Amino acid sequence: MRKRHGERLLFEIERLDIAAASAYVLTGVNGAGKSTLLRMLAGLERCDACRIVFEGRSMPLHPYPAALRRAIGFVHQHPIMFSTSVAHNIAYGLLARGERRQAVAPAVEEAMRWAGVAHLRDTHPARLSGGEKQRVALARARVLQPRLLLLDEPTANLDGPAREQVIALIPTLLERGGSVVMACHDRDLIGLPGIQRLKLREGRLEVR
Ligand SMILES: Nc1ncnc2c1ncn2[C@@H]1O[C@H](COP(=O)(O)OP(=O)(O)OP(=O)(O)O)[C@@H](O)[C@H]1O
Repeated sequence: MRKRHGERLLFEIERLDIAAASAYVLTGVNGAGKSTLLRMLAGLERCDACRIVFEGRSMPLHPYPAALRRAIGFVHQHPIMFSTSVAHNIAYGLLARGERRQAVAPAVEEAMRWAGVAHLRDTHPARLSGGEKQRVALARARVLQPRLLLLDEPTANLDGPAREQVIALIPTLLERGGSVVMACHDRDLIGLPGIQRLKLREGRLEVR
């Protein structure tokens, strides 16, 4: 994967292996390209030279393959929500995918319970705290059962119990066999047991 901004080479990564049911943290100084790398994997930013092998099939990252759109989820640092309710925001992706309403309702219930936001089901997203919003965003991504979930600084701007609640959810994201890659600076996330470390440094990816 290579990314340039004009003359500036942001990074050139020869190889990155992401295994099933595995968690990774992606660290690096401000501006190293962590968000850019996640956004490229999610198809939100164009890659200059990228190939991906997904379930044994080699494919380009641009144009972004439909198989990856279904398999990869992305949670923004500042999640944007529809001005409806928490429950509708979580249901939306499943409904857009054409899932039957009878199947969507229990999946949304389960996701809300998992994230500890069931009591907020009818709340307008504008009324959520930062921590609640991040947990709703995680539930909204998890309900789609992605093979790979990309999290961009999931605890940025959170502190106290709100931050701890989000950190506690992260290991449970792996329970269904999917994988997680998180860009972060949070030492408690970086120190989670079993997590593998990736570091962007001077345009190269170090696997630790
Ligand atoms: N459109 C653009 N044109 C030029 N440079 C850009 C553009 N978009 C991003 N950059 C630069 O690319 C670099 C990587 O940004 P990115 O947000 O990926 O870094 P990061 O490692 O996630 O940083 P942080 O830890 O601060 O979130 C930054 O120096 C940024 O200014």
